[in-house]
Amino acid sequence: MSNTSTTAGTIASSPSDVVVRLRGVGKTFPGVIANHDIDIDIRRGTIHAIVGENGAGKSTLMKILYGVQKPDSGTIELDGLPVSFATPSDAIANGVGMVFQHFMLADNLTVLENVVLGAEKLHGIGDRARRAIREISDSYGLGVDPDDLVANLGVGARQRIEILKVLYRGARIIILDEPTAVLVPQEVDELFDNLRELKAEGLAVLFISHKLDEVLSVADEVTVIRRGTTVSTVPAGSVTSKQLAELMVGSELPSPSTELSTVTDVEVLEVIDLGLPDPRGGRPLLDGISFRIHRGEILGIAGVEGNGQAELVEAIMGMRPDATGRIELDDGDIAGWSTRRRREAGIGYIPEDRHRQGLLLDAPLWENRVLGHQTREPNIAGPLIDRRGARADTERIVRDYDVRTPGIDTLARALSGGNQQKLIVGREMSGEPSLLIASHPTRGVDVGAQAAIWDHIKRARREGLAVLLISADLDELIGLSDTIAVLLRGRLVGTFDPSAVTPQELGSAMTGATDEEDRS
Ligand SMILES: Nc1ncnc2c1ncn2[C@@H]1O[C@H](COP(=O)(O)OP(=O)(O)OP(=O)(O)O)[C@@H](O)[C@H]1O
Repeated sequence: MSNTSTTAGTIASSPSDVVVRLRGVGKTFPGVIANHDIDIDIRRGTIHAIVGENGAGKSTLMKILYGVQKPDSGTIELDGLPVSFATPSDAIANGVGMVFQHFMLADNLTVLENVVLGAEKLHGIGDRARRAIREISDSYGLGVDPDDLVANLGVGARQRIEILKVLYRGARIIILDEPTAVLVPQEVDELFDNLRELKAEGLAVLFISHKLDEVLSVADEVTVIRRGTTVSTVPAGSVTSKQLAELMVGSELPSPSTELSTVTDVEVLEVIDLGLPDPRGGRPLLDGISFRIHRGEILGIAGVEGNGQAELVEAIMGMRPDATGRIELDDGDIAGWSTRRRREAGIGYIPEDRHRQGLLLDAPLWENRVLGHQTREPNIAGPLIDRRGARADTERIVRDYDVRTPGIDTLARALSGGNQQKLIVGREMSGEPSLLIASHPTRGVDVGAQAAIWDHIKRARREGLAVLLISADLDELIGLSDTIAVLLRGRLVGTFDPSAVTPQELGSAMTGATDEEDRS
């Protein structure tokens, strides 16, 4: 098979052609059957979605198809011929490409340099490569300029470069892992237009998503995975998102309940004129940020990733010593306090990056329960760690938050992404915090678990919890928040009433496309 960028365009497109056929695919990890008896047909010229609960086995299956994991059983055929991939390079050489959720681009390089890195043999590193990139960008409507510096590009553009990278390497089957999780609605629409272009050119697009409405709007076929195996593949036009969710869990889901406001006038957090200089001398990372959150109130922060959300959270948590301004918790200025003291004062913290800040991946779940909470009950008895107390409370979290795991001695690394997240949320909600700083609390969790986490947060809010909610999921922001503020280039640029705003309006404010000052 050729590795040139034009391969895709020459494929004879017939919607009934099966390009990938998986039969009886299985994969077992110690103590866990991640996949068994997987049967899927992927047709060329179609968009095929994979849905399923956290831990159902979606990522494992994609990793098998991309050569990252080796299956224990079953067969994979490409165009009717059996294949076996020992590494991703094998998969790429056979026309299978993957776009991961965390982009792997070097900021300080141009688009061209990023694309040709590791693929210099195809079209060199100069004008021939530049022409090939332009050609691919034009034929799929990607709007990518090879000479742009990646550092200057937003999330949507970076994703298009990742897609271009796999096309450049000759991919005819493109796997995307939760591609919309980091995008605003306008970017989601653009991505879906791009995916439709790929399909029109005869490629097969395979993507994992937890957002069932999106799945139904763009996919041709949807495969549901439950407890490691394929339960059905249905045409997207033949099901509702509720029916899909029920296929995922194997039973009927309860309907969400509506909530009355629980906002009080007792202030929990007041941030006054918070600022953070850019260490490289550019525009401040945070500038003049002021807001209040009361008992029983959720303040949602909307924004395109990279507009100061991470810095805002880190400043409030005491991880940015150069932050200026005041941060008052229950009337006391905590601006000079350590992170640990802030946590002890009653702040729960769900970090954005669960691998870097939320978990010790090589420690068992119960030790992760203690992490960051080692000075508080039920984890201590006198000056010592109370193993029994910590273990019992980990069992409670596993039960209450439905963390799917063989046991609390399992290493955090072995949990699926969504189940890792449930463990962190459970830990940070324990000990009755007065303030919860929640960065993307349900990113990567399935619809059922998302509803359960929302219920936990709402219940705690009724009992007086104040929440600062940062999320890229606008439905989550609108559904949970009492007020939504938009963060753009380090400044709060407007506040919105969630009961009156649409995701499109929020998306426009987030990208600076409107100049509304205050709509609440
Ligand atoms: N490297 C590993 N070692 C041990 N167990 C693993 C490993 N990778 C995955 N598993 C287990 O395999 C099962 C399937 O996990 P997988 O990541 O494929 O699920 P998923 O459907 O992608 O979930 P999520 O939606 O939460 O990302 C889970 O029980 C998980 O704990």
